[in-house]
Amino acid sequence: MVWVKSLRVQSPFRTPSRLVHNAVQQIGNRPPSVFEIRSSPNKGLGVFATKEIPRDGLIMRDPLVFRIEHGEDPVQRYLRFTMLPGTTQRAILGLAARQNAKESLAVAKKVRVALGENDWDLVTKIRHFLFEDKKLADDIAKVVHLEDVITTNAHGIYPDNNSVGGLFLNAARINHSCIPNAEPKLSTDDEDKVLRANRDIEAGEEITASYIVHIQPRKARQKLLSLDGWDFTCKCPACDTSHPFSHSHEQRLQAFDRLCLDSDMDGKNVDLKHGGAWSYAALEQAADKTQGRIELLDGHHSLRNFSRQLYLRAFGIAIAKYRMRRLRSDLEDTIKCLEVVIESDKDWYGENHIITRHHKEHYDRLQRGEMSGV
Ligand SMILES: C[S@@+](CC[C@H](N)C(=O)[O-])C[C@H]1O[C@@H](n2cnc3c(N)ncnc32)[C@H](O)[C@@H]1O
Repeated sequence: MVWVKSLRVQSPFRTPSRLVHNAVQQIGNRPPSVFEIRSSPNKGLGVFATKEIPRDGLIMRDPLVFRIEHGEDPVQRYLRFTMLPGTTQRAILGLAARQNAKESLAVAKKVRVALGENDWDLVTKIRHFLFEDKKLADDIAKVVHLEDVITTNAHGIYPDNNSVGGLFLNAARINHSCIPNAEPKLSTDDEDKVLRANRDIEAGEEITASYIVHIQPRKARQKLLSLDGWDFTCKCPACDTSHPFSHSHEQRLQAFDRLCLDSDMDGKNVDLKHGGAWSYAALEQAADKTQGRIELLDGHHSLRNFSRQLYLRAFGIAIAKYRMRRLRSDLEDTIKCLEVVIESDKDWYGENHIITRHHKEHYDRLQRGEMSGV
């Protein structure tokens, strides 16, 4: 048993009682009130709305059941997994697993090295303690299965930078769409996965989220979904070229891409605060292009969230313009952009986060007509 203790020291649960509590809560929960999990054509299981959910409405608050640590090898991870309650282990192993034989084989090789070739002592201990001395091949298959489940289902944890991600039993059933109707809320004080609607959702509709940065044309998205470990062909309306919606959405994303390539400010390290080497006319042009990009994103519910960075950019450009000419209209633009940025700060980080507070201070100073420190 000594080795188990030392393994715990190497890779402890940060809050074991909470994780166990979460898992028990999850398993013993009443049926969720706004969604159900059922079959989704061509995609295995999926999550469906059982009643209307308004835009911004809460879809789920799903507890973390297993944390994925940085730098942990698959065997260590499996050992930690076996310390979860049996019901949670079974629920996790029942999640969808990757079908990519090549990748599974690569993991199996890694596991074999960890189990067999480097440390015979560890093999013996694992076989006796965890696997009741079954064949090594069985042991490897179990570890590989867990890795496959993790690759297919893990979600990011915000704002935790120490973990790679985590498993959430309900959120794991959410299928991908390049035009998702749900988004994770990032500013949670705890580790629950909180999802909410980014548009009104009707009863019976499938709830989808995006597994990738979907603000790119179809070809680029499909490459990510097929090669980036996801290994599936996306069947969402934006990817299905026979769907009437697919063409207009593709045009929007291509127009966005073109404006990015066109934008004079991109890729150059411009000190916007002081206008850098930019003339007022060049700043005006950059402001127009940024505005064009914002309009393209704000025009679709699934892209709106990406416009935050552009509002920040527009804010920087407006300030640079104001510094040059002190025009009231530029100051008004600055204030308008900052209002949007602060609203999204609250969403992303929360009301009291240092970034939200920092932007609010700027805002108050600008309202008072003070430019120092802005
Ligand atoms: C996190 S799981 C989602 C839940 C899964 N459908 C299930 O049955 O548990 C991810 C897997 O679902 C399938 N999937 C998700 N979104 C899809 C999509 N847009 N098109 C096709 N398959 C999809 C893929 O097999 C993918 O590896």
